[in-house]
Amino acid sequence: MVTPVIRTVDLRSDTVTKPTESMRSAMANAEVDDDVLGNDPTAVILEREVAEIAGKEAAMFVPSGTMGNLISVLVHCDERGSEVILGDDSHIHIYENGGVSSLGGVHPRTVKNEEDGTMEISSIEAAVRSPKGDLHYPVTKLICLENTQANCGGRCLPIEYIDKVGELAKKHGLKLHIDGARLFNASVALGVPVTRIVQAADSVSICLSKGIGAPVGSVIVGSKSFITKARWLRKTLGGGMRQIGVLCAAALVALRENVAKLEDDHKKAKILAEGLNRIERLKVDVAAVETNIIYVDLPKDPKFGAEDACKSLEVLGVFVIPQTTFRIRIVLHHQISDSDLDYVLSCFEKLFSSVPEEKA
Ligand SMILES: Cc1ncc(COP(=O)(O)O)c(C=O)c1O
Ligand SMILES: C[C@@H](O)[C@H](N)C(=O)O
Repeated sequence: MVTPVIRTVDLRSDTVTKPTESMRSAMANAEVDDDVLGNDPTAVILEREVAEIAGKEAAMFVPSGTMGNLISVLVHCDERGSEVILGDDSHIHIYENGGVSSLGGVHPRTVKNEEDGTMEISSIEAAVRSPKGDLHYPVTKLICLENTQANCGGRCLPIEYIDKVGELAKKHGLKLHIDGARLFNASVALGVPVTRIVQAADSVSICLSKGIGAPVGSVIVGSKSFITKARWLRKTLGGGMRQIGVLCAAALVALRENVAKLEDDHKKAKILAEGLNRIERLKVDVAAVETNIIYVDLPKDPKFGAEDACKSLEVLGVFVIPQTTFRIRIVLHHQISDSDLDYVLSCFEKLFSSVPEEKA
């Protein structure tokens, strides 16, 4: 008999949140204008607010974090044969369809991401091409960091580390971009203002549609000259949109109402991680849960791996995604309640508290 689904708990990502009533009201009443022919008034307010939050001269709304990263890399790597140094487990390298290469002609030079989300600084420096310009080599233009580092489990990069990478970039005449899809999570978890975290960066892409729960969009920040070039590239990529105030109005609500909720997301992640780790057949590195992402390591049973477990959890109404063959990713967000946590734990206990019956 199939267990009836008692509730639905969506932990696939922090991108799954639905607009709140206050967001929908703001969207309905947003003041708008054509942002290609001029400036949408609500977009101007949002861009000014995010530029101030990041301590940068200017900002620009983009439809997605993927486009924000792509535009930023392309602005910095504006010569044919440019090379970008980035993490081998970074979102730009793993999940953005190789856009920096396929659309931008930029060559990626990966450096190993350590478990804590950083890349060894000595390895970054070793990856910088000689400025003497050997005929064989591309020209290094940019270093990209990611904070928090999603594929390392939402780990926060320490400020001192980011500053050191910034010094390295300057030493070699390079630019520094930070993929800040979950920058607000890092700021809350570290207890450090966003301005201080990104102080060394020449550009940052900040997602509004992740932990702070806006329905759509990101904002890139940098110098006025950077944003001028970025605005041109956004149009080239088809990202110039018209009355975007409808989206920016929801993003402003997210900024003003939801950053404060991130600390609770992190607390829930810790509680859930501890509960899952108490289930004998599961393993969670609880200390590594710094923000809203949890990795659950399953028994290495070829008959019941992460894909199978996700399917079984889905039948119970719990939605998570496989990270690797025997690892599940869980992402907390502000629309997960305490009772949802209890239900999720009970579902994992149902699946893993005893050795699974031999499949027929
Ligand atoms: C670290 C990171 N960077 C960038 C992105 C891309 O954002 P978007 O999905 O809005 O393109 C994501 C995920 O969505 C992400 O997790
Ligand atoms: C999967 C990835 O692209 C997305 N950024 C997420 O973390 O859900």
